[in-house]
Amino acid sequence: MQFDLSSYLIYLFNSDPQPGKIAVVGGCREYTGAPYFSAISALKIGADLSHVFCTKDAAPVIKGYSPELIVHPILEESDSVRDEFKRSTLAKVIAEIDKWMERFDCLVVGPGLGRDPFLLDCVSEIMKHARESKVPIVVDGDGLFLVTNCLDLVRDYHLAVLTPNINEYKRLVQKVLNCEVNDQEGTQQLLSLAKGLGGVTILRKGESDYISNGEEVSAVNIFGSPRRCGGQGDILSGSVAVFLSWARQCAAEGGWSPSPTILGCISGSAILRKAASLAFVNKRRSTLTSDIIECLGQSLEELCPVS
Ligand SMILES: NC(=O)C1=CN([C@@H]2O[C@H](COP(=O)(O)OP(=O)(O)OC[C@H]3O[C@@H](n4cnc5c(N)ncnc54)[C@H](OP(=O)(O)O)[C@@H]3O)[C@@H](O)[C@H]2O)[C@@H](O)CC1
Ligand SMILES: Nc1ncnc2c1ncn2[C@@H]1O[C@H](COP(=O)(O)OP(=O)(O)OP(=O)(O)O)[C@@H](O)[C@H]1O
Ligand SMILES: [Mg+2]
Repeated sequence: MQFDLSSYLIYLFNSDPQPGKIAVVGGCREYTGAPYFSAISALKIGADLSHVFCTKDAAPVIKGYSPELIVHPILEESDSVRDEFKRSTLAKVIAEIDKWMERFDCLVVGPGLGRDPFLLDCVSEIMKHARESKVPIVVDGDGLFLVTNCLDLVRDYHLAVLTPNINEYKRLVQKVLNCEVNDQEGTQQLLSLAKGLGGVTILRKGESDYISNGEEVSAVNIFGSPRRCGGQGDILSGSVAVFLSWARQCAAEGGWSPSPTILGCISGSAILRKAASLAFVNKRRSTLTSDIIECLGQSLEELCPVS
């Protein structure tokens, strides 16, 4: 599909979107970097507030990385809650996040979430509440592990975006289409996958990023970086969340096609890939995710200069 990203970004910024509030649900004992990368990227790109909902032990670590993030230590893992308290704990988690839900413009579910069963039960409920409140959800990392095992969490939800990497995509294809990934028929298979989930938008990450909602397929192949350091997918999730919430505002004010979820994915992917290529110019083989985050501002400026 032909799409002029530059014209779209100029239109988008001229329409002066509200900055937006993003919430990342992720961060556990093992992983604190991933939710930080996602949430701080959302802020650097233009969100005015970025929240992180994580486990109690991850919270002080994430707060320590940045005073800019609002961190809620509300999630619990199985071994910290006795069986008889699980129901009441789940109710408390939901009550806590519900206080904020209506204020969020987008939720990112999964960066560094881990795979603890009780924690994932709580996150399933959070996703159901987000859906009821019509809050868009970007699902990445362990959020995709959860969704692949319970497809109904996103099925038919047009405000859901899945951002699978190569492994996560393989698991989704096996589960939804009952077959293996076929790169000869890559475009058709991506369309079928998105359609099979009832019109959810899928951003398949790789050397080029491919995006589909079951009706059309877009590709983003702006030159990125040959350096594969862990965490680039996390930047992408925060970036897509911000651009998706902005695209929704534009759609409400008259619009631009394609759909807001696709516009969010195209813009988010382009900004990340450009930032990765800028970071690689400076840092070469030692490029880290934090170097790419430092280049998000320059990337935005090069793709859409402030007039
Ligand atoms: N700095 C940070 O904090 C970063 C943290 N990150 C976070 O890491 C998490 C995983 O993301 P990833 O990208 O490594 O997942 P992916 O490529 O599917 O798996 C690779 C292989 O590992 C395995 N495996 C994974 N998790 C497992 C588990 N809990 N228990 C057992 N096996 C597990 C998996 O096995 P499989 O499930 O396929 O059998 C596959 O073979 C996710 O939360 C992400 O956000 C990243 O964003 C990077 C920066
Ligand atoms: N081979 C590649 N060449 C260039 N860019 C790539 C390549 N693979 C992935 N990317 C880009 O990096 C971004 C993150 O994709 P990646 O596959 O690394 O995600 P991930 O494994 O989920 O990352 P993370 O380590 O954060 O979990 C995507 O936007 C994609 O465009
Ligand atoms: Mg990932």
